[in-house]
Amino acid sequence: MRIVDIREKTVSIASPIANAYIDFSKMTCSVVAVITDVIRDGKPVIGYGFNSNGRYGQGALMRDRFIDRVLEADPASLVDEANDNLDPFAIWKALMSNEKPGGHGERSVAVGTIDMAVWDAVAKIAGKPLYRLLAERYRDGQADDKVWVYAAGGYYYPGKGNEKLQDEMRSYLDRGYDVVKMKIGATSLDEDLRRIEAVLEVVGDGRRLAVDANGRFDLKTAIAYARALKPYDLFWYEEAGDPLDYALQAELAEHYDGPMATGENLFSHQDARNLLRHGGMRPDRDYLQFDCALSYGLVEYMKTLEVMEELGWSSRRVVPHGGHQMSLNIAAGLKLGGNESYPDVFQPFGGFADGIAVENGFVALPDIPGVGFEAKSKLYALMRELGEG
Ligand SMILES: O=C([O-])CC(=O)C(=O)O
Ligand SMILES: [Mg+2]
Repeated sequence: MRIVDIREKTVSIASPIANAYIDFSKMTCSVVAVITDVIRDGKPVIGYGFNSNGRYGQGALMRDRFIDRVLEADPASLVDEANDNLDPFAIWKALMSNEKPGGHGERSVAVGTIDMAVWDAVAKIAGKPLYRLLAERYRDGQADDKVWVYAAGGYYYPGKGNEKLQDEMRSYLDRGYDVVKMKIGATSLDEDLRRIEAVLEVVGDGRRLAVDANGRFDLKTAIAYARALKPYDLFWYEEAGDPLDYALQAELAEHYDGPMATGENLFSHQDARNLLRHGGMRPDRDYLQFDCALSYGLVEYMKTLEVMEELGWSSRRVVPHGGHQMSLNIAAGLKLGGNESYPDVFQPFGGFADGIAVENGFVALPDIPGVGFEAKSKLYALMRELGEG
């Protein structure tokens, strides 16, 4: 059993949307295919992955060093004999050979994307949905049969007034979501409060609305927003300041009792540990948003979950960033608290399996081997072109 090829391509996920920090007019994403010599249903098993969104494609890093490390490794060293499968931990070790500690960043995205494709292949070789394989191997065998998801959107958009914002949020509720998220921080506080109030008219209750500042604020602005947001009793206040400014996050907690969320721009279990040690995050109410595709993949995510446990955090406090099916599998299989969803943006990567509707804020997963990409036809068409083309 061996990996015979790893292919990658960069695709555009450009759109006119903007958050408080960046616009997405030139946003790209890497897609990866891991081609094996294992035959299932008469065809070689191919695992697929992509790098979530927001950090651009990482094809150059993959081509420069990561792909060859796997292809040049002794194939026998990458096999999990006990399970008669590929060994994602050994493959991860090969990917990370000759990499110094620290230096997290774009490297963690390149590795995370390949790791996603490896796990897709492993679950396909085992003939099971990934969430079931994860629950069987690493938990009590019981995966959650549905996952809580919230609808993320509410971007700044040229010419988009509050009525359009309200229409967007209404359409998420119509599609079965219970909680929605909108961007803040790209305009004045007063203007953002008008936008928030417009959305609250639609969702009815602050507990159904999360806001995301995408790391835009200095401490003074973060606190000014905290004071203004407090009366709304929001679902969460996300990424107020720079993702690595743990002192800011800790100080902000002194000024904001409500739930806060951060972590999408942390890239390793060491980063996560620093956040939990120094960021003043509160295990009884705050949320962690680590995204495996941006942070060295699921092999690393398991270390992050161990760090959380050591520091007194339940895995149910994690609601990953990225709105992808990989995190949905991890949420169901390793018992996280939920997952982000992009019902409309970042297509065809956003959203989950075709034909599985969100109901009362929960979504089920398809019962097919792997991550489930084959059940999302527009995404699979793009992946298949890379893997089989
Ligand atoms: O706008 C983005 O970069 C995405 C983001 O922060 C989120 O989904 O939480
Ligand atoms: Mg965010």
